[in-house]
Amino acid sequence: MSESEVVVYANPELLAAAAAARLVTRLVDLQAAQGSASLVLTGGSTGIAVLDQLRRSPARDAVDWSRLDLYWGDERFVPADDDERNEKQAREALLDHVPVDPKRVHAMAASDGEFGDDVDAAADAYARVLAAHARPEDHGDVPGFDIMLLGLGGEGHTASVFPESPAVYETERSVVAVRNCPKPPPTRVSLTLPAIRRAHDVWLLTTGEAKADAVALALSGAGEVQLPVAGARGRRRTLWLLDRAAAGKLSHVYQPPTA
Ligand SMILES: O=C1O[C@H](COP(=O)(O)O)[C@@H](O)[C@H](O)[C@H]1O
Repeated sequence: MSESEVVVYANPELLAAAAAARLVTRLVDLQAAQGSASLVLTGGSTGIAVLDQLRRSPARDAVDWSRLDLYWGDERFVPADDDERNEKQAREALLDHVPVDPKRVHAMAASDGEFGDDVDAAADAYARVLAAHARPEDHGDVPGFDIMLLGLGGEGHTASVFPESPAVYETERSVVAVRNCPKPPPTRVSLTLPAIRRAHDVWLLTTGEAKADAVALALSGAGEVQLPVAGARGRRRTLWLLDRAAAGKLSHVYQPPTA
């Protein structure tokens, strides 16, 4: 697994714009090198702000959206038209505005979808989607995602893997149903930490003082049971993209001047 790298931006707006630019560059490079790319999206304020910035950027047209496989790291198990749904927010922020191939947009089921309110069936179905897209070189049932975007909570959750919850102890399954989440909505579907660690690059995006303790603990060797985000690592790269407030409890990282 890769060591963590940290980049701090002066404010949340700069972080979102710079992460969007970084995403364009990386996706274009990947498509040039291997023909297509895969990207795992996150919910949460910072992840959606990055997609919003991407939509506004003229450089977005450099990406061949038709040759991009899109997945989600977690989903709130609510009806498809619920504003809380990560997929709905991502579509409104970006996906409805770029020519993605619908067959390559791999969303998790909604609670009014084909599995009804059976969240276990929804999780199992997504595990099958991942397995169907894994290649021989991935050595398992999860694709080697090129880039995975993740957010985090102040208590240390990432995707929908919460501290001390059953999901954080999962070692076999790639996707699990999550119930009784401390953060609403309470029922979710999430990739597990072993599935997250199949990604080549993991980018952890967060802003705000409320995340500063979790960031500092994760970067100082906290255990993943108490702080799941500490277990989110990419095989090639683990990149933390923070604003000054989220990085406020880190010493020895470069802090940019206030913009
Ligand atoms: O509920 C969720 O929250 C986290 C973080 O969200 P934020 O708004 O505090 O940045 C996110 O990573 C996750 O995907 C989402 O479902």
